[in-house]
Amino acid sequence: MAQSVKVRVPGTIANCGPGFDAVGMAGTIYNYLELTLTEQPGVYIEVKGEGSGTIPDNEHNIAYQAVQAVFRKVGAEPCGVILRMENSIPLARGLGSSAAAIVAGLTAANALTGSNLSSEELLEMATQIEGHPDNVAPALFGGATISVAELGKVRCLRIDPAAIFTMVVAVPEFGLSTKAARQVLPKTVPHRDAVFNVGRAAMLVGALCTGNLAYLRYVLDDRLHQPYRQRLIPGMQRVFAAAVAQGALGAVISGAGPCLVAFTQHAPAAVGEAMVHAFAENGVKAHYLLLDLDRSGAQIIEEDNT
Ligand SMILES: Nc1ncnc2c1ncn2[C@@H]1O[C@H](COP(=O)(O)OP(=O)(O)OP(=O)(O)O)[C@@H](O)[C@H]1O
Ligand SMILES: N[C@@H](CCO)C(=O)O
Repeated sequence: MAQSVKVRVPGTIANCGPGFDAVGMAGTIYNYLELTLTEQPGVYIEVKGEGSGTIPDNEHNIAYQAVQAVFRKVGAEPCGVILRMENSIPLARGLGSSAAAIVAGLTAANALTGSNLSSEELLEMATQIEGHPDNVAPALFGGATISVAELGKVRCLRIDPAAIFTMVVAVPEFGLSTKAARQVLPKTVPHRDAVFNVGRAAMLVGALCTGNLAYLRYVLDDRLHQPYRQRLIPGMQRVFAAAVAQGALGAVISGAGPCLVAFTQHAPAAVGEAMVHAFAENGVKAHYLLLDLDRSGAQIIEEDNT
């Protein structure tokens, strides 16, 4: 049995506009987690990169909690663990940092305990910890995913979009926790708003499957979360408009925000610069990232059996 394993997990763009809590895509930005089992009990956590100095280095760490969830599920003997993380995914920005941490912990612990859990079981455990499946599914499987959850069961369909595009992510300097961004959502929505989203979410998936990305121009709008979150993200509509003016197919909130992401097949750098400029005009400092679709999901990149 391996004593140490290192995994790589992508960041994610959840919701993708109308697919609230269901649709997600993996992007080419990665966190790395090395898990080592020790005979001496206890937990040692080291964080480099994003979240260094703020991510808990004790039992409150969600990657550690994910590791423990696997140990409990497979009945592994209690032992000590060392977690070493190198993070590139910014925290609380809407790029799935918590999902990546959970998926990394689950994947690493599953590998170290004999890979007894299926990817479906890992998805269900990840969803239970995260609360919704739309980030954890693409973090696990890569590509674009559509997930539905009910009574603890999670069904996920992974698709490889039939066209190439770039996700231009404008990353504001301020953070926004998913918890806070969910608190502004209403408990109920008008029926017409639900209808508005159903058609667009369906056409979004159809556009990705067929590669007919021109349809993205009509389907990225949303009435279930973006209008309510707009007040938390100064200049949101102007940033969307700036991206489209530079040729992007459309733009949405990434996950729970505050990152905004534009989908484009042309001039991604110009789109990114326009988005950052529009944020600046609204008093928000930001930078941009150019992400491709990650098609691999969580990967074990090193195993040490000595
Ligand atoms: N590598 C990590 N290890 C442990 N905990 C982490 C790690 N990365 C993020 N977290 C925890 O997750 C929190 C951020 O999660 P949150 O759901 O608010 O935002 P997000 O996952 O970055 O964005 P979104 O869910 O909108 O995509 C951090 O404050 C931290 O507590
Ligand atoms: N679907 C989630 C994604 C963030 O985790 C939300 O928008 O709250």
